[in-house]
Amino acid sequence: MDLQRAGVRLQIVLGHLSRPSAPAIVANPILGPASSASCHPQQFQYTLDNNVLSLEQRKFYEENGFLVIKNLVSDDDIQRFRAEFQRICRKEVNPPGIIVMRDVAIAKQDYTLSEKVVSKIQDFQEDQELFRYCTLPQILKYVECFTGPNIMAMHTMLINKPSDSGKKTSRHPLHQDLHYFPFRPSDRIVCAWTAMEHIDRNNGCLVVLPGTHKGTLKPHGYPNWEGGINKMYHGIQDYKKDKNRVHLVMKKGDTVFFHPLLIHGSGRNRTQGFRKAISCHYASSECHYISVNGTSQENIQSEVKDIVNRRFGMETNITLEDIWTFRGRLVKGEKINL
Ligand SMILES: CCCCCCCCCC(=O)SCCNC(=O)CCNC(=O)[C@H](O)C(C)(C)COP(=O)(O)OP(=O)(O)OC[C@H]1O[C@@H](n2cnc3c(N)ncnc32)[C@H](O)[C@@H]1OP(=O)(O)O
Ligand SMILES: Nc1ncnc2c1ncn2[C@@H]1O[C@H](COP(=O)(O)OP(=O)(O)OP(=O)(O)O)[C@@H](O)[C@H]1O
Ligand SMILES: O=C(O)CCC(=O)C(=O)O
Ligand SMILES: [Fe+2]
Ligand SMILES: [Mg+2]
Repeated sequence: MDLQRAGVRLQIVLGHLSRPSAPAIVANPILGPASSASCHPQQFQYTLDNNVLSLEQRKFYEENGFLVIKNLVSDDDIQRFRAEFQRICRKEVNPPGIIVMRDVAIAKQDYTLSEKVVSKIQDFQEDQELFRYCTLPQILKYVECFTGPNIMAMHTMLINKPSDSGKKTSRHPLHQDLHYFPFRPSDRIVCAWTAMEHIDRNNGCLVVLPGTHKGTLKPHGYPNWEGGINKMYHGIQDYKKDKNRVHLVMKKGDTVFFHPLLIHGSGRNRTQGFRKAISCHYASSECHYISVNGTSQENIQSEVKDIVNRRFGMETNITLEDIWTFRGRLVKGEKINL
């Protein structure tokens, strides 16, 4: 077998998405490994060959479906994101496409413009200052280990988890992010989530079920929570309480990278303050759109379409694919399918 064919075969084994014509960045079995972390490429499915992750980090992600990198984003950058978030809450800037969401516990009350009523902003891809987060080289360096070199920022959020009102609506039920995504393959999608302050169980840290990224996408729906549930906060319906949950305690600037099938959520915020995190979901531009008709994702598809139609004030023929195509932004490499 010639070298190029050997490379292509390995790419298939790895689930790597590069086209045969593109140079293969995989360990070459004849010339030796590309890096110390890639001695046994065939055993890896969720990470690509690279010289960024240590073998230990790589194995951790493969086994657990997440990886925390400490101190990845500087205090200065976090301060800038915080300041821009406040400007958006005060409506001093209003970037196109942005969604500002209030907690369901106060959604029907009078409110003033301040960060004290905003639980989350989404779709900040047109806000230069916040979108800088998605392009930080130290984040993209890690993202590439999961997506490969052609990287799209598909979904952006700044979460400002409010102090719980007593109704436990500040919780985010356990879910898999892939439920929201009409593109595949899932192994070439990753979320980067950065703590904007110290986050632990008191203010509602991320909770993960390690290893669940090896399973399949589960059906999601609204949990039957007495106090109410935020719009589109679907949860896994057959959640078993005895599953081994891990609470991720993170310092300001620490960043967790996680697989879109990893089951995760967050607990209630018992403090008086707001708990802030900024995140971006990335995908390889070589991923492709799928139709979710006839799948468990149909329910979220119709909710998303309803919201879009409400925003336009009429029924539209806009598809889920159109919505994602419209929001996705290339941050590195070449735009291919998405
Ligand atoms: C595009 C696909 C999204 C991809 C997600 C990627 C994976 C990440 C996983 C998640 O983050 S899951 C949670 C994602 N959540 C969202 O995407 C919700 C985004 N938020 C919105 O679309 C709007 O904020 C919302 C429709 C909830 C409110 O719209 P408006 O800003 O126009 O608020 P308005 O004050 O006009 O309220 C309209 C109605 O919504 C209600 N409402 C407002 N905030 C709410 C809330 N937080 N929960 C439930 N209902 C809410 C409000 O009471 C009111 O009800 P009524 O019509 O019955 O009067
Ligand atoms: N009984 C439950 N059923 C389903 N999901 C739950 C249940 N309790 C908590 N969760 C979910 O588990 C995740 C972590 O919650 P966690 O237990 O850390 O927070 P909490 O219940 O708010 O606070 P605490 O347990 O510290 O009192 C969240 O996604 C939360 O929504
Ligand atoms: O910040 C959190 O509470 C988790 C949010 C989350 O998992 C999501 O929005 O998909
Ligand atoms: Fe999530
Ligand atoms: Mg609990």
